[in-house]
Amino acid sequence: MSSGRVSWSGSRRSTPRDPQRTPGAAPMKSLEIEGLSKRYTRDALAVDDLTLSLGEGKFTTLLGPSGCGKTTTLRCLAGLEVPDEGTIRYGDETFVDVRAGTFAPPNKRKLGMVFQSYALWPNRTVLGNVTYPLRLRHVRPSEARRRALDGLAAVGLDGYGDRYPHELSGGQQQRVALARGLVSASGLLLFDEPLSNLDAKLRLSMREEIRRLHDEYGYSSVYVTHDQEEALAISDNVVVMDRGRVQQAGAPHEIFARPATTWVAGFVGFDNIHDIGDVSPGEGRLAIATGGTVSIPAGMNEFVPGRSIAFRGDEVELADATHGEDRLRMRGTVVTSSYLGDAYRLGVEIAPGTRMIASIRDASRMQVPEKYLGETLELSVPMSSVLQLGGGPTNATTTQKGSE
Ligand SMILES: Nc1ncnc2c1ncn2[C@@H]1O[C@H](COP(=O)(O)OP(=O)(O)OP(=O)(O)O)[C@@H](O)[C@H]1O
Repeated sequence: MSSGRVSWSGSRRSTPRDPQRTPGAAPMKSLEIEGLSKRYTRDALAVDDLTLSLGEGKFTTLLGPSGCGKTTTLRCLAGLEVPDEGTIRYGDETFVDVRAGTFAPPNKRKLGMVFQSYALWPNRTVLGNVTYPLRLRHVRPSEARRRALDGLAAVGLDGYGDRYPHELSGGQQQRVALARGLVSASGLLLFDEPLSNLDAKLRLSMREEIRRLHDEYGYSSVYVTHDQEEALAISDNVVVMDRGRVQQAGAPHEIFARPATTWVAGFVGFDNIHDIGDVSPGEGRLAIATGGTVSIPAGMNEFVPGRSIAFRGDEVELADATHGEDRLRMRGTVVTSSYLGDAYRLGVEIAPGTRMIASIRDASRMQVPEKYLGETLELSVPMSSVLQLGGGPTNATTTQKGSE
């Protein structure tokens, strides 16, 4: 998957703004990235042979841990970095073709960009900030003003045009940056961690707002974040990156429920990932390579020694007589316990060296320090929540149990 071609057609319906009312909106085009590489130092590639096809009008998020190359990819799209290899095309325009020596400077790409730091000019008014990129492109002042006022209205800042950035809250400043991105784009909008400086509540409402505006303007958006929940909530498509390469790309539910590798599974919150040892289907026993065994339904013969099982801690329950047969079961001693409000997150040792994570719902909602600690618990997980994964970060073969 890492260097293969990745393309998609997302599922969310867009309701584009009327182009007559939004002069910034242009016919939609797809963004094609082919073999993109960028090296800052001799020994490490920040972006390593990246190939992506980003569908028209889609909201695509580059998701990955710090240093995986998300921002570098975005900066190459914006023309703020010169790649060492590859091509970037947007519709019939070539932004970059390294071999042909083509490099369109940022102002020729006519895209909007929204940064984490807002990047507002402190000595310009709100209106001045929003019109500035249009003036650089020689848009007539009356037209620039009309588009800026339209953008400010779209982000809920009607009447704020004469204020200066220091007279606004952080959330309002980010809205100005968003309005500027919206009016200066002619179809392609880039976001670099735009919500990182906002508090948790504002982050939630702003991400909904960003998605609404993306739909309303009918743009194609590329969004960078390291926040898994944000990526899943806002996107049509998510590209999971690690060490400059694509690890998996797909719709949010695919990434969440069907991670292709143990690395992606770990990144999207599968807290139990264990290598499989011997399997005895007849006895319904599966050994964990690091020690201990779990029970599986008798006769189940799909599990392969050397691969891994993976499941989320919040899919684990205290075993109950009402539970059916189609479950993975295990028994162990609670060695860690943390209170989470409506659940306890437990570390349960099924053998020395093999610890399972279980988030057990607890209706009492009372914080009892170290509840469950030292107890021996019987736990079970529906087989439909247990994945079998192929192993290393570039091995994308996945065998899945159940029908998530
Ligand atoms: N200007 C630079 N000079 C040298 N190395 C750089 C430069 N910019 C980025 N890098 C390196 O390139 C790699 C990718 O960085 P990049 O900023 O693209 O990652 P990221 O995924 O956006 O990380 P973060 O989420 O922390 O912003 C990192 O190893 C980083 O240290």
